Amino acid sequence: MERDSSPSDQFHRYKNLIQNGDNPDITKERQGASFNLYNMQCFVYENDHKLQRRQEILEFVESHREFDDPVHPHFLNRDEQIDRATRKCLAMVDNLDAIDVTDYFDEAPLYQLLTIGRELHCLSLHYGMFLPTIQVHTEKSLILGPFQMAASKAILGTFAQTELGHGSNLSKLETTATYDATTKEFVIHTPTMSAGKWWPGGLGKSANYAAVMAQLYTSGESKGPHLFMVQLRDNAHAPLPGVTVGDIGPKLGNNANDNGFLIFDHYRIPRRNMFMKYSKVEADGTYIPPPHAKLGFGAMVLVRLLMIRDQTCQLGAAAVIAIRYSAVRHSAVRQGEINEGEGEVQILDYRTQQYRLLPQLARSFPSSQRMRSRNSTSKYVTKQINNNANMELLPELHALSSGLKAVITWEVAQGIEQLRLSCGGHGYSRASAFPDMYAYAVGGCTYEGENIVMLLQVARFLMMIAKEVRSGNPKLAEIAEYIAKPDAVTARISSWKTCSDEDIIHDFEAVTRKLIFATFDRLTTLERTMKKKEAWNACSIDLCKAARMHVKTYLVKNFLARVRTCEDPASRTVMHTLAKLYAFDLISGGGGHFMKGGFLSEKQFNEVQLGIYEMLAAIRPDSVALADSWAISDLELRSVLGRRDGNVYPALLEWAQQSPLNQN
Ligand SMILES: CCC/C=C/C(=O)SCCNC(=O)CCNC(=O)[C@H](O)C(C)(C)COP(=O)([O-])OP(=O)([O-])OC[C@H]1O[C@@H](n2cnc3c(N)ncnc32)[C@H](O)[C@@H]1OP(=O)([O-])[O-]
Ligand SMILES: Cc1cc2nc3c(=O)[nH]c(=O)nc-3n(C[C@H](O)[C@H](O)[C@H](O)COP(=O)(O)OP(=O)(O)OC[C@H]3O[C@@H](n4cnc5c(N)ncnc54)[C@H](O)[C@@H]3O)c2cc1C
Repeated sequence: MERDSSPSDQFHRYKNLIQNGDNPDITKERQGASFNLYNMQCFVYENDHKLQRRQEILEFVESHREFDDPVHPHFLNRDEQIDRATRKCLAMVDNLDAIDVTDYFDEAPLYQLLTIGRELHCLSLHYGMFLPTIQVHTEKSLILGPFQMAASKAILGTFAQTELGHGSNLSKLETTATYDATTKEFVIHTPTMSAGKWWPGGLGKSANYAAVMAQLYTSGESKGPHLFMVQLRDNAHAPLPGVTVGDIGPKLGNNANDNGFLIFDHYRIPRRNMFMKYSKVEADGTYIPPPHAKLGFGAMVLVRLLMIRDQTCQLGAAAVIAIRYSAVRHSAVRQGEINEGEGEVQILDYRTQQYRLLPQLARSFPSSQRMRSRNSTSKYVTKQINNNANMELLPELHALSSGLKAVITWEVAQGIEQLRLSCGGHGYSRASAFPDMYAYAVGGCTYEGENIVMLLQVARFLMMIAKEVRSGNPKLAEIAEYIAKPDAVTARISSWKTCSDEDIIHDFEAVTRKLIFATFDRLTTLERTMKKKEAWNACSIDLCKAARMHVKTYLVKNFLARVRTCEDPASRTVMHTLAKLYAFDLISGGGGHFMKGGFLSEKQFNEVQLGIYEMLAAIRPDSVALADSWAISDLELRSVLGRRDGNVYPALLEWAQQSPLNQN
């Protein structure tokens, strides 16, 4: 029997049935917004210049054919993915004039998202950690040479720190760098199997240099982990004698990146290849220690700050996808009708759907905005350290960057998963972009410091503050001043409409303070009968809870403060509700902490819950416009479900057509 038509013909017939122009439901949502979109976008991006730059960069990328994808990247195998990402990467760095390359927080990540997408690639570590390591750790008089070589791609580098046996515990890294004063060289060596470097991005195939973290030995003494610039491959890109290097295989995500392994066999490098800005080994082997023991970890602190912004933008993008899709998707079952007989409803109208979407949208705003000022803090701290070896702010910056990194990457990964679920079956398709987003984001919970390990660093800082406060002679960092305030007995929170920002901040600070001191007291009690480290371990779950709460309080305070700076009244009203939703949702999720000792009464807790439901209803009409306020183009979003015009179904059909299984 003759077939009616090929799958492709049938597909085109369907496609032609679908209207041109934007989906009417999404258009209606936009028309119903209570604020001016442009004003809101200017607030989100701080000024219209940043917004304009986003548009200019988009137009640049769209007008350059070398950034086109002939085949959708989802349908490529790993070799092809790496090939594509490398080709795009080269086109990207050949056109760096399109952006301000010093703008790590906005222009550089946007440019990368537009050109390559949500993937780490062969140059991620080169730009993300190798160049910053050179910048942070090279002596001023020597920086130009390596920096220019790295910046011009004459050398391609990675950051090789983690080993098979140790990642978090840097003091136990096993790779050695032993100084030989007779030849004025360091001998880099992998003494055991577990000392092999494992994970560095771009190491497997691409990099010919690495910043290697190794235990320094000089004059027969161990001096702890230090960084060394090590050439790995020759001009023909073959591994140099004494170096064994390769790819570690496929991972949960980021498969366009060639994460690698690295083994040294008594490999020699010149003395000057040690990064000697802070600590030094003189020609005769004399060791000069750094002004602060942890300055060698500075590049990680910087990258943690960069990650926070990048990850939050992923959550913002995920919220955009899920909200837009929820506006065009209708509930398919009769019992889904809210008012029987009135037909199907947009799934966005279900309160449960709003509860899945809107707290995530709220969560995506504060941390992205806060990071801009953290960037200035990190610049300030670096300047202080460089100019007059002032280390005072270093513990604060370390605690803050570690805490924000841990809390935000976790919330982003959980949030993306929640948003994926909110899109039903289509959320499970790679066409939605959620699987790739999740795989990208959840990696951030592990790399640059495993989250629990990072929270415990914050806890160290908090316990030190608690001790100082108890001693009556506190010297407090700005982020910890609230810990010294007097105790509060009852919560002030009330209806979301009447309670003030001060009431919310008061309650968050009071609860966090209680948690910190309760943990401190438990720790000190345990220390009377246990060794310090055992007591710390026994207390570590509470320590993490206190650290998380401290970071959340910081985020709530800063979200509310940022909203107060919004000059457009209509935008400010909506953002203020979103900030309150963020705070109330945190209270609801952490009810146990808030209600402990009767601080928050049951009546107040009920007001919080009720407030959430009412705020969901209040924000609902603005939700699509709020998603649009992220000003994310379709090229940046890379999601069939989240496309701006809302025409999801023809786009899904079109996307599926590209599956190689449909080619014959
Ligand atoms: C795109 C993907 C790319 C991915 C790349 C990667 O993953 S690359 C690989 C990424 N890998 C990782 O991220 C590995 C994660 N691991 C680490 O960063 C460290 O091993 C550690 C911080 C967990 C512990 O370090 P430790 O055992 O040496 O220290 P300790 O706990 O004994 O504390 C001693 C004191 O030092 C202080 N202090 C510590 N760090 C800093 C700092 N940076 N600044 C300032 N201070 C710092 C700390 O507060 C404490 O002060 P206190 O209380 O005594 O006044
Ligand atoms: C996608 C990706 C890219 C990466 N890129 C790089 C790179 O470019 N360069 C590089 O050097 N590394 C890289 N890494 C490695 C990464 O930095 C490490 O995996 C990370 O630091 C965690 O170390 P680990 O794997 O040894 O975990 P572990 O430290 O073994 O952690 C395992 C578990 O032990 C717990 N734990 C560990 N220590 C403590 C403690 N003191 N107290 C309580 N609990 C503890 C952790 O919480 C965790 O639950 C990458 C990793 C990934 C996933």
